[in-house]
Amino acid sequence: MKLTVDRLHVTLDRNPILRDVSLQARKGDIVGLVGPNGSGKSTLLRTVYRSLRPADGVVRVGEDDVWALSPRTAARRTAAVLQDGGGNTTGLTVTEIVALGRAPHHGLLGRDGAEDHRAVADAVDRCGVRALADRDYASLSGGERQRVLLARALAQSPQLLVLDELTNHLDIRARFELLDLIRTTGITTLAVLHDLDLAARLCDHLVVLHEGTVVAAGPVLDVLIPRILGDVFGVRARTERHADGVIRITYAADALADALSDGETAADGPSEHRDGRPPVGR
Ligand SMILES: Nc1ncnc2c1ncn2[C@@H]1O[C@H](COP(=O)(O)OP(=O)(O)OP(=O)(O)O)[C@@H](O)[C@H]1O
Repeated sequence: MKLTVDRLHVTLDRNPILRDVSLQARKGDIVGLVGPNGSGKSTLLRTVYRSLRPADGVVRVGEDDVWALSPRTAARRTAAVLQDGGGNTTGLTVTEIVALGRAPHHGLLGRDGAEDHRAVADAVDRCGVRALADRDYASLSGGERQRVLLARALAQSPQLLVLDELTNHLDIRARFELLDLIRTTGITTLAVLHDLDLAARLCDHLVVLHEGTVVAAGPVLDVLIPRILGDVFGVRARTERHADGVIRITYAADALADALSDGETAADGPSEHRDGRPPVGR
């Protein structure tokens, strides 16, 4: 399902946190949300998965305003993997945690059926946590927990996946495995990523948030240009597609961009390679 965020304004404790934020993800797109600490990424995710009501603007999953849907219908459409983990997980095994993802699909009796068992088993296998299935969730390492939380989200059979720093506990191989897994699901995904190289590898499009507003949006090579890397992230760097097809960011030896003078661009050289797709965001 497509995701449309239209002119969103979010206020927390009377402070404007997001201002006039718009973005779109087409069905099956993976859109990366990047920006410095405190730029509003998590706040935007919370608004998208309906845990935070905006002061103004609308979030549509498919054609529907998420606040016009029942919580249950909204939960069938959108699954989130968040930084603060799994909610109340006391005493639960890995399988029980993953099975929680089926809750929005249960009937009034709340019993698991064959389809629920299938969805849980499939998610456990895809996320590589079969060997942990009977372990107490609390006993797992940070990286193992993240895999389990992704399995819970996939068991939910969502049409939109919202990920907040999914890879931050993962070793390098596990990062690549998880990125591959997300790609193969085909689920529309909005993912906050601090690692710009990973964002460039995973995402079809990026949206850059800075001080609560969208300052750039579009294909990776159009967005991670020296000016944005310098002005928003404060680093001197350039982004290129290498001969193997992978987009990589090269940071200058003196990577801190504080010394940039007016008109100077961080790390010389052109970086844009347009792929002809329409930009997202506004
Ligand atoms: N309840 C609140 N009241 C006032 N300000 C808040 C509240 N919650 C968050 N903020 C502020 O909103 C801003 C955006 O926070 P948010 O967590 O969305 O940023 P972020 O981009 O996800 O940051 P990070 O990369 O550090 O995780 C921050 O300046 C934060 O201090």
